[in-house]
Amino acid sequence: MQDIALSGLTRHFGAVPAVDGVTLSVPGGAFFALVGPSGCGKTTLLRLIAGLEAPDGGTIRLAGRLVAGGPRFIPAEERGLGMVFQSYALWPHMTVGQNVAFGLALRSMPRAARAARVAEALALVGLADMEDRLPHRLSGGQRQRVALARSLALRPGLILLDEPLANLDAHLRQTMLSEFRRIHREAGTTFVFVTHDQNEAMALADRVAVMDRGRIEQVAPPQDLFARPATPMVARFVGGGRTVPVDVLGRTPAGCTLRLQDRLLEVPGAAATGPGWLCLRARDLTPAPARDAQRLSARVVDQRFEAGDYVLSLALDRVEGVTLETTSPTPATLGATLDVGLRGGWVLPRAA
Ligand SMILES: Nc1ncnc2c1ncn2[C@@H]1O[C@H](COP(=O)(O)OP(=O)(O)OP(=O)(O)O)[C@@H](O)[C@H]1O
Repeated sequence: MQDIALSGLTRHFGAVPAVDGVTLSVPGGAFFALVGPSGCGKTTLLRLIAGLEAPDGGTIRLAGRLVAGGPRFIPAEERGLGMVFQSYALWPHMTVGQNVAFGLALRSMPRAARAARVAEALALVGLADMEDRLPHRLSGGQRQRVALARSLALRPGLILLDEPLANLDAHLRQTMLSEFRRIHREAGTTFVFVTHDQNEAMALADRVAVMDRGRIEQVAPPQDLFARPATPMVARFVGGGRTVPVDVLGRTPAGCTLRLQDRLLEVPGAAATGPGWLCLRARDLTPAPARDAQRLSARVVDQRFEAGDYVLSLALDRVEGVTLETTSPTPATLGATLDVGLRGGWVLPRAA
């Protein structure tokens, strides 16, 4: 179980700061996800940790050992970590067993010990009976497991995974999510993975770092990213959130009092008096009885049927350019004005 400590880590490509002063610690044994919009720098950050890129500045420590920083640069193969890529990179002419043993062979391990390691790793990923198969006779999910077994066989303290589930269809991906959780638990190794799919990150990881433009916006357990986004970017990126400009009038023990559509609302949050963002997701809103004090007035601009409910797109009255969503068991009339109740949300300060 290796912990990772990054300090002031920077990597430019020409004028582009792909990773821009990242300071981050990942505890040993964590299942840690890096997420963010395309081009935010998550793959570059993973490659820096791996030793496939050298930083321009800052330091990387793995289990306390300085592997990059100043003149020091320990190459990937000497960092004692495993890597799993979305391409799997299996040797087509080698059996499953030989593929898994390949890394061990390089370490010139005695034959019997190597065979035991291969068997152990294949059992861990649920492929104990497939040792003699060739990769082309495996499903995508099974190939993915072989790639993981190849890393696990080395018993590294840290495994880095680049979009590990990206090549699987939706059904298989669902199965592999729970398999990955089980394998992580049983292996007791630190897993750090990059994904563009935030649902995947939330389902797998116990901590998630959200990146934007080379910087870390927030590091938190998935539940906290949802309930208490630290920045407007996180509020918008996670769970299809929307941000509505509001005036924060004051603090209450439960959060903030704010004004929106000439109504006074009380919403959890920690913003000071002044301009604020009200961060909302579909589940924070509900078609409400008209007398509900915590309500907003909105016009139905679109609706779709999804997973047994109607998802309504709502344009808030007197707020330009913000469309919110809520779910309703019954359809609404397009163009109709509705009162929607506020059942949650989070308030952040807004730069004036
Ligand atoms: N080898 C490279 N040469 C030049 N620019 C690069 C290189 N690798 C990455 N970049 C740039 O650095 C920035 C971050 O790229 P990176 O691949 O780390 O982002 P990402 O978050 O993983 O994106 P995606 O989700 O699209 O894979 C981008 O602007 C990208 O164009």
